[in-house]
Amino acid sequence: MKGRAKACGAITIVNAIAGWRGAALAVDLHTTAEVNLDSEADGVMGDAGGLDPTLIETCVEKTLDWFGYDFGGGVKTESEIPPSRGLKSSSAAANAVVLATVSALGKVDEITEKEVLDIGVEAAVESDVTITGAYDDASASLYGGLTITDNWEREVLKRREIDEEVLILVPDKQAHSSETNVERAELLEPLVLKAHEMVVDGMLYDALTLNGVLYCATLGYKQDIALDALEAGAKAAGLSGTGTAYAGLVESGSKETVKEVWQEYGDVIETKVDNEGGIVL
Ligand SMILES: Nc1ncnc2c1ncn2[C@@H]1O[C@H](COP(=O)(O)OP(=O)(O)O)[C@@H](O)[C@H]1O
Ligand SMILES: O=C(O)C1=C[C@@H](OP(=O)(O)O)[C@@H](O)[C@H](O)C1
Repeated sequence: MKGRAKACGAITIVNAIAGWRGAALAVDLHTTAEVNLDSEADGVMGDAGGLDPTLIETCVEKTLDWFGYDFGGGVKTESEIPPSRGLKSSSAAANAVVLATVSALGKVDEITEKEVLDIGVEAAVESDVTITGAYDDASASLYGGLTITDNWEREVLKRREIDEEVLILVPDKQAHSSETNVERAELLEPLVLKAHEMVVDGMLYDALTLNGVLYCATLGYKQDIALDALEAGAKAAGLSGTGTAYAGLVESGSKETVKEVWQEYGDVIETKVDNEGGIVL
């Protein structure tokens, strides 16, 4: 029994670590998963391309448990999402693997998108790759577009299709979300919740930029990187997740200028919003 699926990376609009309310925007960077199941095999072996396979092995196991199967097998992921930069590589991997496992079982019509989402989030929590369950990241990765969430209730409050071009600055340095100084981030919780109110009210650009200012301040990242992008004409720019990546929303007329400014700091990915989300292949 074999299944394949893909899911999206995403950028942060509002980081939920302070306040447990978030918002994320899916981008056209994907993780693809292939799952092979064997009813006679014991255990699940994962190949995460050199990354810790615990998350994806847990995703297969939890999906099999959800349907009541005691199968074994293998799971392999391939990704164009730089890991541990705040680009939701963990959410994309979880969603792609759960979808691929469902497909391998031939059960695509017997599970809802929310049930797929919740299995992946549970696996991420159990695998210690998230602080709040990252429901914003996971829902954007699976549904596509913009998702605005309550991570405490694991509820999507709003979804919207968005048409934006995106630049992502990807420094070499990694930052593992689970190692974030949460107490420090929570110092500005009231202001982060204001940023969340802004995205709920449709102020996407201001929410992204304000969120970036707040988390650069508490997590110790450079404010200038985002300000340089804004000075070069970006509509919004800010830290993505717990970093180390920065994301900018740009018009085609200023994209090259912003890209040149950010190339002084590291590699820059040109992409766009993905409104399709995760799919079975
Ligand atoms: N392509 C992948 N395949 C399997 N697991 C992955 C993949 N990408 C990320 N992960 C898992 O997610 C972890 C990174 O999580 P995290 O630091 O939160 O990064 P991000 O900010 O990109 O979500 C990795 O250590 C690994 O366990
Ligand atoms: O672990 C978590 O609960 C979260 C991690 C952050 O994303 P990254 O994992 O991309 O840093 C953040 O943006 C998200 O709202 C919640």
